[in-house]
Amino acid sequence: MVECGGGSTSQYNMSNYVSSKELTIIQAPFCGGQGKPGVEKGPKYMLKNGLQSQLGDLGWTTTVETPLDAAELKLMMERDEVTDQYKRSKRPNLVGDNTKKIYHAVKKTCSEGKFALTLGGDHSIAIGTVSGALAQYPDLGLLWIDAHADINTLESTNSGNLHGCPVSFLLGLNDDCPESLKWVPGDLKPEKIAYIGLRDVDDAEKKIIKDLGIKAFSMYHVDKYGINKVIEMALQAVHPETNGHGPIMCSYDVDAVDPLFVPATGTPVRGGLTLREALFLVERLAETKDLVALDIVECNPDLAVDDIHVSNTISAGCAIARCALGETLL
Ligand SMILES: NC(=[NH2+])NCCC[C@H](N)C(=O)O
Ligand SMILES: [Mn+2]
Ligand SMILES: [Mn+2]
Repeated sequence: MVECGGGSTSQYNMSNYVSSKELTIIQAPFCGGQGKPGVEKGPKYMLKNGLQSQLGDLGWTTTVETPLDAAELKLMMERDEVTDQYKRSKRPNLVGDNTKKIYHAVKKTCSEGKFALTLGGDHSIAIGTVSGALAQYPDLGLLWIDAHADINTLESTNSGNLHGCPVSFLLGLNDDCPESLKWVPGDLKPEKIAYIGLRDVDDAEKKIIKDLGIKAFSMYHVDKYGINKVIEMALQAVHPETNGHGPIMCSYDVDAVDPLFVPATGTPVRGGLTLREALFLVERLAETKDLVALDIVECNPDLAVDDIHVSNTISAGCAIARCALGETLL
């Protein structure tokens, strides 16, 4: 059956969870979860591109929050490079302290009945964002949109980059971890996650996904079933008892999108989502009215070869936010 929008715009103004089109943009200019400087510039670039007023045009009242201290972060990145290590992981204390601040910002936003839009930063920030949303919505379903699974543990990571590990922390798979990461509740259930867009998953990660029975839709599945069907299956997977309905958070790594459209990112992998698939995905989530929080991570303007690469990447990031917040459904 083909669904179409209702006559009035107000139909899409109502969310099942967010009380009054209010949202907080949480800036998370954090790069300590990986080694390439520049990803901390994501929030600034997206805001400079006009994101706040664009969301205002869609009827959202927005406030901007900055829970991290950029100057302090810069100092710590330099200082902690060598001393801040645990097992194979790099900068666990920096990641632990900063994700905790992000956690409190997202938790507060959600508890006020507002939509939490977090702009990264690298993907390690999702340790904070997802934990924050989960504190308010215990039956939260998490859609992880990414070329990568980001489910390495402190034991399994080859790179030592914690942006490759946030899901393992959310699931509580790192019992033995530094004090600074012990705040993470780690109470997300494996059956509440679905991946979309995977195409570069480490062997150890494949084993974890298989052992825990996590639903993973790779690019193979996107090609085989089409993006619409994949989204339906993902929603069903995380909310099976309520026919796919229930609070949803989307943690969107822009490297899920093909580097043809999003070139300025730290770990690009060819063969990704087309720009339309990438936007349809969030348009469909907006249509469910169940979306309560969104992360947009891994835009790194410093990795662009020219200005077109910067503007393609940043405008794709902003378009993902707008589509998730109702732009194309009006
Ligand atoms: N958020 C990302 N871009 N993650 C890339 C992770 C790559 C690799 N699996 C690692 O553990 O290092
Ligand atoms: Mn990725
Ligand atoms: Mn990622």
